[in-house]
Amino acid sequence: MPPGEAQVEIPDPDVVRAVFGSQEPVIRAYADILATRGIEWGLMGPRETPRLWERHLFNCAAMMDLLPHGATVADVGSGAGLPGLVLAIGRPDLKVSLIEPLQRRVTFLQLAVEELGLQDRVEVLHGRAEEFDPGVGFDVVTSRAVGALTKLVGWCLPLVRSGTGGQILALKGASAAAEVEKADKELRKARLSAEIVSVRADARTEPTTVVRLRRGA
Ligand SMILES: C[S@@+](CC[C@H](N)C(=O)[O-])C[C@H]1O[C@@H](n2cnc3c(N)ncnc32)[C@H](O)[C@@H]1O
Repeated sequence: MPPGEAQVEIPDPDVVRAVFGSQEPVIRAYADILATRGIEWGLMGPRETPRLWERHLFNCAAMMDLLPHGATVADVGSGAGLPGLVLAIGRPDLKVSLIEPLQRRVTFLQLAVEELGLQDRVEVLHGRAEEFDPGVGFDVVTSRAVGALTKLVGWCLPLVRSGTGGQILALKGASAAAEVEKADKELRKARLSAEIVSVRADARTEPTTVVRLRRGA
């Protein structure tokens, strides 16, 4: 399907307003970028646009309430900016670093950050998560559709600041419980406690499941 013919989901405006409040114009601008350049550059399949809001934007926004006020956030394997850009848009109190190893995706993210006017508090880091020296570390490390928990623990944990309060939030959907069980050895070794949380952006949007990992287990 040529990009121009892609059908874009039209979301309920009341829901968009309820979830994103005053940031509604910014999330709508990001949705446009995903549905145009995202498809042209091959970061989004044309089949994704009819479910862009429900499957991607609201799905990622469901994590928003799990993040502490003013947190520093690293989004590992950000791709086209999911969930990192959605969180940055919906929560203007956050400072967000988007970590992505593929150059094409990094360029896409840099353009999007600039066009959305987020450059004061969103940076794009080019590389694999395990290549970065996080310095003091991030309050929260997020990830969606990047790898199984068995691998994510090793990639994300070094990025989380030490001490209490630091956490990893992995958007997992239906596989959450099975993945936690499978990663039991890695979680014990890293002394991480796992909690499975069901969240939704709004009562009118689909629920999704997040695995929350915290130090000190
Ligand atoms: C399936 S895409 C998911 C993108 C986005 N998170 C989403 O939900 O649409 C996986 C992304 O993870 C990135 N990735 C894979 N291994 C990685 C690693 N070790 N560190 C950081 N990013 C990684 C890939 O380049 C790709 O952009």
